[in-house]
Amino acid sequence: MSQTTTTTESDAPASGNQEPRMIRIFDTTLRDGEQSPGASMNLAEKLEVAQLLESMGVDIIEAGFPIASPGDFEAVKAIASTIHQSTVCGLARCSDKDIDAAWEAVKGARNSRIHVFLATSAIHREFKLRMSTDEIVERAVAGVKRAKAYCDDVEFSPEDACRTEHDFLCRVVEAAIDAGATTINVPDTVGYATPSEIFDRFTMLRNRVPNMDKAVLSTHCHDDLGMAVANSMAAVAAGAGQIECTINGIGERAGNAALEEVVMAMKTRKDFFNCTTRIDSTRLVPASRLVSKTTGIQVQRNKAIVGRNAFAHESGIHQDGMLKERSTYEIMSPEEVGFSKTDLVLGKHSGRAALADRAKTLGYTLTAEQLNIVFEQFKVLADKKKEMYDGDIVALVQQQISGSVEEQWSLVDYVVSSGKGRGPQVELTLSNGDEQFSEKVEQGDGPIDAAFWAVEKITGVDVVCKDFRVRSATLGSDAIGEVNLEVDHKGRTYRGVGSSTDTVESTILAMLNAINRIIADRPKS
Ligand SMILES: CC(=O)SCCNC(=O)CCNC(=O)[C@H](O)C(C)(C)COP(=O)(O)OP(=O)(O)OC[C@H]1O[C@@H](n2cnc3c(N)ncnc32)[C@H](O)[C@@H]1OP(=O)(O)O
Ligand SMILES: CC(C)C(=O)C(=O)O
Repeated sequence: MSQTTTTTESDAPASGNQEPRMIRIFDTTLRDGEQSPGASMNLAEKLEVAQLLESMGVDIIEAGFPIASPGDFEAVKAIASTIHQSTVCGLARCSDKDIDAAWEAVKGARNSRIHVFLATSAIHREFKLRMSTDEIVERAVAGVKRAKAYCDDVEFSPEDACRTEHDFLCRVVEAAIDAGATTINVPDTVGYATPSEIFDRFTMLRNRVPNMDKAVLSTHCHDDLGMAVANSMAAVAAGAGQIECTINGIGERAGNAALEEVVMAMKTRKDFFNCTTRIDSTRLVPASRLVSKTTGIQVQRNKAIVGRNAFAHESGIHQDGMLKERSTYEIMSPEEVGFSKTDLVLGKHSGRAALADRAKTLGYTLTAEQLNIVFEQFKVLADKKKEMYDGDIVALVQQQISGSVEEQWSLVDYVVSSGKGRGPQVELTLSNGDEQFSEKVEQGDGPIDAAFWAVEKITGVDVVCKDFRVRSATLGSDAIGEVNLEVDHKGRTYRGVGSSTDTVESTILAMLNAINRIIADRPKS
């Protein structure tokens, strides 16, 4: 016979002057989470997830619904024999064969729990179960008693509790506790309730069910209206001592309350909830990544706590604030949840402070003047690209540093066309001082070759190309192409660098960079 903690330390309502209440985290990633379409996990994957859940401090792992399939049964059994710290729980309907299978599967665990459920709402009673209220109470009591004969730790869930009439819900809950249930879970099965309704319902149960203090009150919220986490926290504020949740919030339909969000809500707003958990929050990101990899369900970038953008700042005003004092825009630290650091993402909304900071990290200290020039080019490039990578910054800064020769010739505009069976055509306009010069060139092996000819024709500087390299300076399909070239002019070698999201433009810029060097090298008359 196994036991989990049965103290009721978590049942008292939150109060500013009391010790923080310990809230039990009941993870159902492997049961309700696996009910997400397409999220099925094999035995090895479930074991890996269970081990991670245990190592991060989850109190109860709902490992599966053993009657569902032989595979589910074997997985729960294997988890039960592997997990030693967390309680291992198996789900069962109020039916003998379900409860027997659940016990067979979880009995090998050091701490086992059987979770029996039966819907109580009028809709479920009438249309799904086709049972009267008396039959529901009878079946619930019989289910809890059968489970209790196997295991001290029995959880009972009146499914669809949040749409159940108050009087009837109180009646079922009281009967289930009398029959031996040690945890009463009050699910918002269809994600219909609002936070204030949840608060009132939990308060009502605490006030009206006479034996409520003999069981831990638990919350299990679905996210159909996007309120699962808010509802779970409202339940905690009303005295719930256990939260049922899943990693990344996966689960039936729109999913369940996300474990990482409820844990961090309690940690970050301890001042408000006065609650704590046993979860090692630095494992939240690794857990999120493992579950995402295992189920194939990607985490949205803006997902709270574990999404890629959760600690990423792109706006200049925010980045400036962050560089001055991180608490201006961060209420948690990325390290606290398992990210290595805050990400100041450079993009079209960034400002000089963040650009200078990144350049410095990349090894370049820019003068105020250089920074202004790079910043202008950065904004032009950022308008073309979705994201700026370090390579983009290096390319821009290098161009500024190596391009600090006086610019005689600069690019105004170009139009290029080429195609199968058609020679390349380049129309190029360059400026020199206040004047502009245009040429149309229809020669060369391709558009890049034609661009070379056009630059030579306008500037009147003949060069022989000795080396020409294009490399992707950045990642992504909108990456910068950097052209590095070496040209020979009258027996001397000159280098040119140009970068743009368009390779022809990079080539023209690199050519002009080399030609401006050649001109700068000429003896002044
Ligand atoms: C809110 C929740 O998330 S509950 C958990 C939901 N998860 C799952 O259903 C996943 C696993 N389920 C399964 O593999 C299958 O549904 C099984 C093996 C459990 C049952 O399969 P079947 O025997 O073919 O039944 P089926 O799924 O078609 O219908 C469910 C039956 O259980 C009954 N039932 C539903 N809930 C309960 C309950 N808590 N206690 C007793 N009976 C119940 C239904 O009334 C229905 O009975 P009926 O066939 O007499 O009308
Ligand atoms: C089995 C119960 C707890 C459930 O998953 C629900 O009601 O959503």
